[in-house]
Amino acid sequence: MIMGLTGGIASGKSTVSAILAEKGAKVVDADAIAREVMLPGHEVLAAVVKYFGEGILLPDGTLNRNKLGEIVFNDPEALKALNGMTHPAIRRITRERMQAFDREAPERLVIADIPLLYESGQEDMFERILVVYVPRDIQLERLMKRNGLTREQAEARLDSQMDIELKRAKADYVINNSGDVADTERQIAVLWDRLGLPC
Ligand SMILES: CC(C)(COP(=O)(O)OP(=O)(O)OC[C@H]1O[C@@H](n2cnc3c(N)ncnc32)[C@H](O)[C@@H]1O)[C@@H](O)C(=O)NCCC(=O)NCCS
Ligand SMILES: Nc1ncnc2c1ncn2[C@@H]1O[C@H](COP(=O)(O)OP(=O)(O)OP(=O)(O)O)[C@@H](O)[C@H]1O
Repeated sequence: MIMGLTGGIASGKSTVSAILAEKGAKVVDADAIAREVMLPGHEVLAAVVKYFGEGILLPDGTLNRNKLGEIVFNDPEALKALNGMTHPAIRRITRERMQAFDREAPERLVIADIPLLYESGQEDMFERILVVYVPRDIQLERLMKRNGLTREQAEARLDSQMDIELKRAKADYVINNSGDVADTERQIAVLWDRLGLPC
């Protein structure tokens, strides 16, 4: 069984994916793939550097993620250009890996953890979609704490994504991650049983 997993930035997608992996799910992480295609030598990074200039690279030739983030999360046109250069490769690799996992073991749950699943129009790729939800204020607090961002920087990132309330409304299943992790684990256990997955 393949299931799309999404949410908002810092809503807890990685936290929930890790708990599902502990229970036996195979997880394809689109954020990790996005990092792979932005490594030195990859044609995607070359295209991004051609567009944004060498100034987005660190002296060792790797991507200055904070610098590119500051540019694109404050400039919708720049973000659109970055997405156009990165999303086709991320989507292709994500699809290849999740279909390979599903072929290997169709009885297992395959999770495609895709932060921009709805924004990038990938919902038709999944029969079932799980949204990891937290209210915006908790999302902001956790993002600021984890990334050391100001409120303005955190809000700019949130505002570049679909409203998490809309994602919750569109979901087939919702994990409310606004409590402690133990509460999230309990909700995942209930969902795992509801899906009839092997313990
Ligand atoms: C802009 C970049 C360099 C910022 O890097 P940084 O290390 O600060 O963030 P990281 O990559 O860990 O992403 C953290 C979160 O930011 C959000 N985010 C990332 N890219 C985008 C985007 N294009 N639009 C909206 N939100 C985004 C997601 O919620 C993601 O989980 C990086 O996010 C990037 O290359 N983004 C473009 C590729 C992409 O769209 N990735 C999302 C995969 S679905
Ligand atoms: N239930 C929780 N209670 C408290 N803190 C949490 C909880 N779940 C996640 N966190 C923390 O909130 C932050 C965001 O969680 P996580 O990285 O799992 O979100 P994410 O959706 O994967 O983020 P991103 O969109 O950046 O990939 C992390 O610092 C994590 O440790």
